[in-house]
Amino acid sequence: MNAGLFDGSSREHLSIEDEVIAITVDKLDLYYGADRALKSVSMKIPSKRVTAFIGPSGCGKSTLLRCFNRMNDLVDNCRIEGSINLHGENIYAKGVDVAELRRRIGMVFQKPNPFPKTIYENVAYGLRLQGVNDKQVLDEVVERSLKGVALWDEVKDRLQSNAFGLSGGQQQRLVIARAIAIEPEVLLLDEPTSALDPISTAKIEELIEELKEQFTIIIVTHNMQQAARVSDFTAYMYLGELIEFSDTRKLFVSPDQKATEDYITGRYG
Ligand SMILES: Nc1ncnc2c1ncn2[C@@H]1O[C@H](COP(=O)(O)OP(=O)(O)OP(=O)(O)O)[C@@H](O)[C@H]1O
Repeated sequence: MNAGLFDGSSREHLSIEDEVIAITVDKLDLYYGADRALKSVSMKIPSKRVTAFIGPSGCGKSTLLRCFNRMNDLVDNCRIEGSINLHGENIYAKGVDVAELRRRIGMVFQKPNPFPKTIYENVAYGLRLQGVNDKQVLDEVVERSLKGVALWDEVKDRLQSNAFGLSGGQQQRLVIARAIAIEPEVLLLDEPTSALDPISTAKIEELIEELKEQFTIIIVTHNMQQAARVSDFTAYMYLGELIEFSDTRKLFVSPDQKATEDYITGRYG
């Protein structure tokens, strides 16, 4: 038992069986050369919920996350077997438009990575790539996206300033605004707060809670308290295997697997 980590006692109990499923992972194996980094991983990711991936360093959390928008395609010697379906379509099928897939599945990294452009152009970037140049449309999307990440009031008077002038926490919210501006279906967050101070972290966590009304969110975090705070479902991974996947409350309060309990109570390692 580890009720201490989980203070969301008022949160509803969820069952994956009752959820609309956004992504289905089926017997996924991933190899880096001869090394098998993911081992027959199967899981269902619910739509418009927050799913957290936790587990010790090197267990494959980021590797699995990167499979969802085929970022691993960019890694030499990386090979996958099995399938990943996004709303029923295999994203690894022949002929899939990877650029379009990445439009539908946005990603935010550990270190904020704004482009060397103005705040406005960072948010407008994805739309401009799609050929949208109508100023009124762009203005509306920029404002809506910046409001969506609670950054509008802080930057509305300096939209034409360089994004590098923002603080780290503001930059991370800007990057999330850039990701949501093109209305993806899924947002992948790879340790989005690990480079941030506690106040910025709290802001991003609040934001995640709000964004899940619109987007399916998957977050990799090495911070178990964060997983307990922000996620609805949690996957515990170890050495490339999915050990347990369940409602976050259950996983933290009464996990089925002894290995999960050892990890969340700090007895691992
Ligand atoms: N590009 C790569 N080439 C070869 N091996 C890799 C590559 N990326 C990751 N790996 C290996 O795959 C395994 C899983 O790594 P991954 O980064 O997915 O783990 P993680 O759980 O996200 O770890 P961390 O919490 O430390 O970020 C590790 O053994 C790692 O060394």
